Amino acid sequence: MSADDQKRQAGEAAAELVESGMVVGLGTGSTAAWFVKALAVRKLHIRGVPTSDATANLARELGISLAALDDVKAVDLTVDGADEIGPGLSLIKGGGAALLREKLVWEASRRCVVIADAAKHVTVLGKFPLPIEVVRFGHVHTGQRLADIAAEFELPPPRLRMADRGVVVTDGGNLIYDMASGRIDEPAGLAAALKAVTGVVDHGLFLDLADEALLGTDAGVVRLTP
Ligand SMILES: O=C(CO)[C@H](O)[C@H](O)COP(=O)(O)O
Repeated sequence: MSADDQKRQAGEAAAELVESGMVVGLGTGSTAAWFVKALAVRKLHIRGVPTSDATANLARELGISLAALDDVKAVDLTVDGADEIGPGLSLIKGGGAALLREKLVWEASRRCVVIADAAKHVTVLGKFPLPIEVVRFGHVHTGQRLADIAAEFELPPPRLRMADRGVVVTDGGNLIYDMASGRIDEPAGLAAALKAVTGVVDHGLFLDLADEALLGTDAGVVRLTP
């Protein structure tokens, strides 16, 4: 089975968790897109809170009613993908540069379900470079401070994320630095150090946020809890 089939399986299983009347956080990325498509097929009366402009556009095209995060008191259930799922359902997210809106929606949610293909499940976080969202003003200086932190954790300096058409800009108008590490042995310590840097808006370490994971595997969907 291809990784995309596994993503689809996980997305479809997550769509079954949704009930009419819910406010649902809609994640970003290819796995979350499978969830949004499966949710649309169910034609439930829900309101979706999108975590990116791309997801908002997809949901709108599929006829899902949308609400802004500030238009709802709380989100009943958020379903989103991840770049890595590590011990205790610690996550790296932000490969799609949507980590800030994703984290805001996750933190406003009563229940968070992460969906992924089997290869995303790892024993140690860090093979996937950790995305860090920074404000544009003075970002070269912020990048230097990030390099200092990386050195403390014996990691190489983070790199500004570029795409074919130039620097990657998030939906919020910020930039992304990616910290390649190989392994993150102290995710909580690194998360705190990154968050303390002026100019850092947030980072892609999602710790103690996921309530469960639905992994698409060749043997079917496997449910994991912290
Ligand atoms: O965090 C994300 C976007 O910011 C995505 O959920 C993550 O990158 C996984 O993407 P995909 O489902 O396409 O593998």
